Amino acid sequence: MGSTAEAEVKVVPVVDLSRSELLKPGTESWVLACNQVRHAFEEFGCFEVVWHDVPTQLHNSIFEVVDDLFNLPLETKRQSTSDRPFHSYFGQYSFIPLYESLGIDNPTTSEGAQHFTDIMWPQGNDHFRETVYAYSKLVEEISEILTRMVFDSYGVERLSYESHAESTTYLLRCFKYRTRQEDESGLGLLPHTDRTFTSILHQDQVSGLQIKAKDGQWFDVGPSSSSFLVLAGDALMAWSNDRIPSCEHQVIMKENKKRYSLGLFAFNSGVISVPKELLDEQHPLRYKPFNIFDYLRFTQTDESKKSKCAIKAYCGV
Ligand SMILES: O=C(O)CCC(=O)C(=O)O
Ligand SMILES: [Fe+2]
Repeated sequence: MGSTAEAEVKVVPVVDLSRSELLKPGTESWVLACNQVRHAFEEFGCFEVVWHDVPTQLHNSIFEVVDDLFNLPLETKRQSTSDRPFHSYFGQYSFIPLYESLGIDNPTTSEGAQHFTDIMWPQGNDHFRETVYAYSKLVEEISEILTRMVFDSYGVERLSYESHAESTTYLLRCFKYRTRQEDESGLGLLPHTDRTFTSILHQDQVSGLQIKAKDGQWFDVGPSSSSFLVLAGDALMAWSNDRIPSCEHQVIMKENKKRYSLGLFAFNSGVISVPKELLDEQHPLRYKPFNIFDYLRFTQTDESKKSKCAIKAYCGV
């Protein structure tokens, strides 16, 4: 269980990519940024990235359309929107009563954005579809550049990055935490690591997200309209052969206000394996090659639930 005690005041590392248009692979500034990204991932499993162009209008309109989405009737939200595990509606759980979430599969493709919109609004909702698509494309760009930086910083060959990038697929999860009733606690979401390669979170105005540092202390990470929080998921931990820890986080609602947050989750339809550049005598192989969607299925089993670390139980050597 997560602690509701006062979280320590600490800050996650900040990587400023606000002039990323000047960052060309191979240049000095690129190498510097790669090192910052790698260091932040290795030390914290997460960091804040400042991005050059987050139009205020897009920031406002994405949270407006997310509000419209959660205001739909429960039976509409509960309709299945994807065949992939953990990609549809979650909510109405007695142990986390404030939490509700919906996943939009392939939101960075016009077909994906259209498919989800058609299920939620059979009569059509162009504004929702266009806003989700525009927002997801923006965050996809951040995700792609950061992933390339991670591959580059470990000296992993270009072909390997390219094949990883080609088989990357995204899920946009929208999170809502309702206000609590008098007898309810502020627990929003239990401590967990994401089953993703990376997750890029963007919170609306209400805080609640907490990250666990290496020393075991929880600390708050507040919302910001011009930056994003990047978390390493279990698949990145395995890919990096444990150099990058997956980031443990939870949600504790301190303000009694409705909270919205978004997460662009990066998955991969291919096989993920530790690159040869990360293996030597001091660093023997710790994970067998795996497919992330098979891993998601495994996390639903008793074997996974009983294990201390699901990814190690699934494909650890
Ligand atoms: O609410 C948030 O900001 C994060 C939610 C989250 O961590 C998750 O659903 O995996
Ligand atoms: Fe999460």
